[in-house]
Amino acid sequence: MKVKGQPTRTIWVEAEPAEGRPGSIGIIDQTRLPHRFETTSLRSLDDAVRAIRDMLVRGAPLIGATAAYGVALGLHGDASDARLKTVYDALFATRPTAVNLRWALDEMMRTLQPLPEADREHAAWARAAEIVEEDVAINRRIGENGLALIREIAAKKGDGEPINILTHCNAGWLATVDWGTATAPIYLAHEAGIPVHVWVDETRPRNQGAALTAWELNNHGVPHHVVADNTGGHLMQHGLVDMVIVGTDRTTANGDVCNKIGTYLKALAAHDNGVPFFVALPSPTIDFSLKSGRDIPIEERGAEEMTHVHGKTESGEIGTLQVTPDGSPVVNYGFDVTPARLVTGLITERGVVAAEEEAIAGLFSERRQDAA
Ligand SMILES: CSC[C@H]1O[C@H](OP(=O)(O)O)[C@H](O)[C@@H]1O
Repeated sequence: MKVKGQPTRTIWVEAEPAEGRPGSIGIIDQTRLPHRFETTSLRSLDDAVRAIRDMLVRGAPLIGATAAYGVALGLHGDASDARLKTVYDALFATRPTAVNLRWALDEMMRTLQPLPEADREHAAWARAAEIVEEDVAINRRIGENGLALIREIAAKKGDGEPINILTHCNAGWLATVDWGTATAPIYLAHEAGIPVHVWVDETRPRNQGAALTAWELNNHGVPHHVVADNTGGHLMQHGLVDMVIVGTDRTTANGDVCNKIGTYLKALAAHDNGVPFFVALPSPTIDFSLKSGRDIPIEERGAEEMTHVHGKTESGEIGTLQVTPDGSPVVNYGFDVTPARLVTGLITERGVVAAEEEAIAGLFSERRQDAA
């Protein structure tokens, strides 16, 4: 999407590899947002591993795209079977929950393993580039399918009334290569002149909502308010939310949705107040090998994300503050699972579908071989 009026993506090729020189991938360093817009270069497997593990890049589709290029970078100088396994294992170990990581790595292995070693590095760069473009196209289609839902609500609300959409964490273009998943319908509605307004859950502890979604919407001119995570239920009780759209890091074959911690609580509040709860779901985020969300590995991240906050001081410096007492232990679960029964619908690139096993399998019948 646009940054200071310029079309921008979260990841791009700076240079393809040449004899004796590795390629280079550019990324936005999302740990510096919202107060600093900084980019950095990935030139090795270790660079890609660090970028995913330390969340310079994050968001399920972008993790997958970065891992795909991480494989390409990792094969420079050695494209042997042993190296392929080393590269796969190093990237797979970065973060456990977003299934796009495994999906992208498996895609790369499917492409590279049958090839002679001499052809693998070039083929890896080509497949990674395809995965990037596929993500952009998928998200654009999710946007179009979600826009139809927003239009339905707009028609019921009457002219000029804002459509209030609550979202959690960042499932925006910063979580993907472009467009985002949950935000794609919002951007398309805004561009179509539909008066949308977004309630942005700050999303403790890393504040991906306050720091990333708000930054995106600011840059795109979309009206929004940042709210504390615990505000959503009150808003829904008072008729101030017309729909919820969130992203997902892994959705299982039965429609259970794993997403950033706190999503489940929003789904409960939406269910209790009759607010439609939609999940924007690109197909690489579907894990057909799992029958239930209970089997999804839930990442636990470090205590520092809970005990400290990062932000801009009065003097404009970027600083860190401790917000918990010395010695108070914390627990930092990164994700939770919303059962399919609380999901109104899944907005995929092939249409909006019920969060039910048969409906999902019917839309993506070619993925049946992945089923458990
Ligand atoms: C479109 S995937 C977005 C998804 O990823 C985020 O997790 P993280 O920032 O930890 O990578 C969050 O769960 C978003 O909903």
